[in-house]
Amino acid sequence: MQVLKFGGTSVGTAEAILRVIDIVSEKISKEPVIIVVSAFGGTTDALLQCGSLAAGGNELYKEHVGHITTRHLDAVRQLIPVQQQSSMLSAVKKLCNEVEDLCNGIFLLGETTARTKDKLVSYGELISSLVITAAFQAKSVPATWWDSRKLIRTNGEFGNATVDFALTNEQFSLELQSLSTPLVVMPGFIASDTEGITTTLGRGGSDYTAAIAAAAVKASSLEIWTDVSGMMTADPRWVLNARVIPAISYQEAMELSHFGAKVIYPPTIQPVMNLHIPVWIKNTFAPGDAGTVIQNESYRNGNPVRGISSISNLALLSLEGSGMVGVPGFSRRLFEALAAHQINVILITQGSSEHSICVGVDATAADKAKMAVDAAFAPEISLRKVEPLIVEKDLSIVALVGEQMKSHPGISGKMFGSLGRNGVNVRAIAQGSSERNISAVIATRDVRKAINLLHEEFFEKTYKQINLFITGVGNVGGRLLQQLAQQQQFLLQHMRLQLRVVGLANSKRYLINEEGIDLLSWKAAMDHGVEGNITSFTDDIIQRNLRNTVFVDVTASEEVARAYPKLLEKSIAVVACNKIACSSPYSYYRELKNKSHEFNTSFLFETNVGAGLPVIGTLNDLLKSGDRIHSIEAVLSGTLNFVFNNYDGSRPFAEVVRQAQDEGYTEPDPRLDLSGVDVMRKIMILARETGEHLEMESISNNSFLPASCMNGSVDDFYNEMLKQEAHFRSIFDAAAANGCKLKFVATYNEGKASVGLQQIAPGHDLYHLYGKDNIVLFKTDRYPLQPLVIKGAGAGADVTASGVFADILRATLN
Ligand SMILES: NC(=O)C1=CN([C@@H]2O[C@H](COP(=O)(O)OP(=O)(O)OC[C@H]3O[C@@H](n4cnc5c(N)ncnc54)[C@H](OP(=O)(O)O)[C@@H]3O)[C@@H](O)[C@H]2O)C=CC1
Ligand SMILES: N[C@@H](CC=O)C(=O)O
Repeated sequence: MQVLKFGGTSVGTAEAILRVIDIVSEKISKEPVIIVVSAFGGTTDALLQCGSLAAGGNELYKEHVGHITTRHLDAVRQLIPVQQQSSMLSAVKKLCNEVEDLCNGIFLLGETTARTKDKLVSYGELISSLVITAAFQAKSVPATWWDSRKLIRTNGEFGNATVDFALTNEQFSLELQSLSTPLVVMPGFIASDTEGITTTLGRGGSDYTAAIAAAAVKASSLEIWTDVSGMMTADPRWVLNARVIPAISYQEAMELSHFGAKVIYPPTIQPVMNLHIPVWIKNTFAPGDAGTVIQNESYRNGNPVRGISSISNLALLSLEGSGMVGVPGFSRRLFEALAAHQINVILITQGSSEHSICVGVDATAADKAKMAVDAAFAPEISLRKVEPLIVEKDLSIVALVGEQMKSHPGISGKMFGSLGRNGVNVRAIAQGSSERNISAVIATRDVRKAINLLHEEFFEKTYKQINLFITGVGNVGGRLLQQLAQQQQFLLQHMRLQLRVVGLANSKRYLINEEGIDLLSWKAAMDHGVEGNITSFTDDIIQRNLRNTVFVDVTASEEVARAYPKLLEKSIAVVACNKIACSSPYSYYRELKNKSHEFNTSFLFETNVGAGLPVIGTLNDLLKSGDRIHSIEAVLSGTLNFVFNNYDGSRPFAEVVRQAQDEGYTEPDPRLDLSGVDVMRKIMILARETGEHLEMESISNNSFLPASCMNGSVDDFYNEMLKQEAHFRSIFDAAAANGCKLKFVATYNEGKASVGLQQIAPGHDLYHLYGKDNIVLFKTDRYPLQPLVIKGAGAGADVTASGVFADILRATLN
């Protein structure tokens, strides 16, 4: 014999019931079947509402009873041919009249009891099971209706009665003896106590009814037919890539259902588990789907984690105090105080110091718990041996479930590492010695992020999703977006990275799309972005709380550089080609570095020196491996190198500078390049990376630019350079007369840095440096005579964007 249970949505309409008839008809051709049905979807709530309206003296309950009646009569009319309808129509009408009578009674009394409520809601399953039995019979499927109230015997705890299995099993055996049809239909959820008074088995209790029946008749299997295709690896409303678990053990299923996986009512497993009856979760609306089988063994598929679940609305209660250490009985008194007020403890942790004990309870019980515990420990609290109970709310539990976790080291390491890297603060941890469940208590606002992270870590070997927020979509930012668009598929296939640009901002507006902005049409989409500034953009980023988030600064804005701390504090990685942060006062540079360590996230700015050249990375590799820097000599301005490589007096100096700007080598404000400030910033950043506390004021700048060029606007700057052409020409001629080239050189030696224009003679390391190239020469303990040389294009949108891209990838691998 098989037992099948159909839930409220599976029997919610006449059409759905016809589908149930098809499914069951096929089954009974093979073996006899008991089906357990819920009330038509929504009926239980509707009945409860009638009761509370009536209890509140509101006559609207009559109208609601009317709707319930009409719905069921309509179902009879749709499912049963006209000539056979009358007896079922009058049976339904009679039961609905009883509902109304009951509500009339409640209305007169002005109150409901748990017992009356059980009676009231029982009509949902009673009517549905009778209508469905008649529907089978109308389709010529012989079916017997069994009254669950006569079969399932419970105590008198209305609303959540406890089953007397011995008596129940006996009743089933008796009933089976006289069974003459291949099909039995039973109402779920309802039962009765020893005096025959109607009781219920708790919300969701129809699953339980089916399990009780399956155990009583020793069914070959129990099938729970619902509106999803099985138990999922995580809640699909939160995790897009959640998938059906093909097979799961009883223990794992109990853990997952306890932790909020709504597919199965938690107590359902118990009756069938001892008899090793397999339980299938199947989808009434997609009967061809394989579903999930819940069975005795935990199957091995190489993944020790079977699913991820969560419980929301948790409060953490901490009892702390020096007076607790080594004194037996504190835990007992705590739990007794909670139990005396019917407060269910969901999670317990206690540090081995015994200085505190911490329990998780439903947040709705937190205030009651505080009063109870503070009262229980009043003597110790008054003596300051114990602190008043500390209550923290807005918390949730996320849990990994899997029987094989116990034999796999490193699962919790991976779990907490992944949460930590993403700024999810773990408030408490619990892992039973069965190691079937690892639970972490976190802020409720982090749950979606945490579940997605854990799902990615344990189930999505296919890819890791990276959420990018890019500020600055000009010369370099625009090119970065092109490169990202071009590489997206490659990264997915070869690095299993799904790089999604989720946010874009310029100085006036920003655009956010959590599904990922289309990188081929971002410009048009930006026009429809919201008006905002860096504060609103970064607030929005933080509020969204997405996992694996990288903020990319491709502006030259101080305001944007000031936003990094609040992002790093949320463990959001920062990648910047904007040099302002690292060349601000040393204290700010240090603060950012410290925050990146403290919050375990990346702060990367390789492109601050040498654009796409690996300058900072190389320097750090040398230092980390124990080398010591003696000196740095470098040409660090792509713009100035380009200008002096292309200026020979045949066209105005200003025109060559303009060309450098047009080709994208200069800063947004080219005066920073021509004045040498950009180079000062770069050599200072390199010196700081070696550990030197250098400030801009202590760098000497032998500038070649007449001071008058720095007055006024950028247009004024170009005009003034035209006027100063003779000055530039004379510098060039002097160098040429010596057979030298002009190079704007930065040096760092013995803690001192300087920048300035120099005549470089043939044979010098810096002489053969063409186009917009940069060169950096490191002399170190290991490179004392011949320096380590890094050379190549040091400016331009393409190379800079690729350097930023590389930093983004580094940040994602953190
Ligand atoms: N060019 C190169 O070779 C290299 C450049 N860099 C650095 O790259 C950075 C970008 O340079 P580049 O692309 O040429 O600059 P652009 O002027 O072309 O683009 C700057 C972008 O930043 C945006 N922006 C400016 N202020 C803000 C703000 N407060 N909030 C949000 N967005 C803002 C601008 O928006 P809007 O249009 O609205 O003003 C624009 O989209 C600079 O810091 C530069 O030092 C680093 C290494 C090499
Ligand atoms: N404007 C800069 C670009 C890179 O930082 C330069 O010219 O070097």
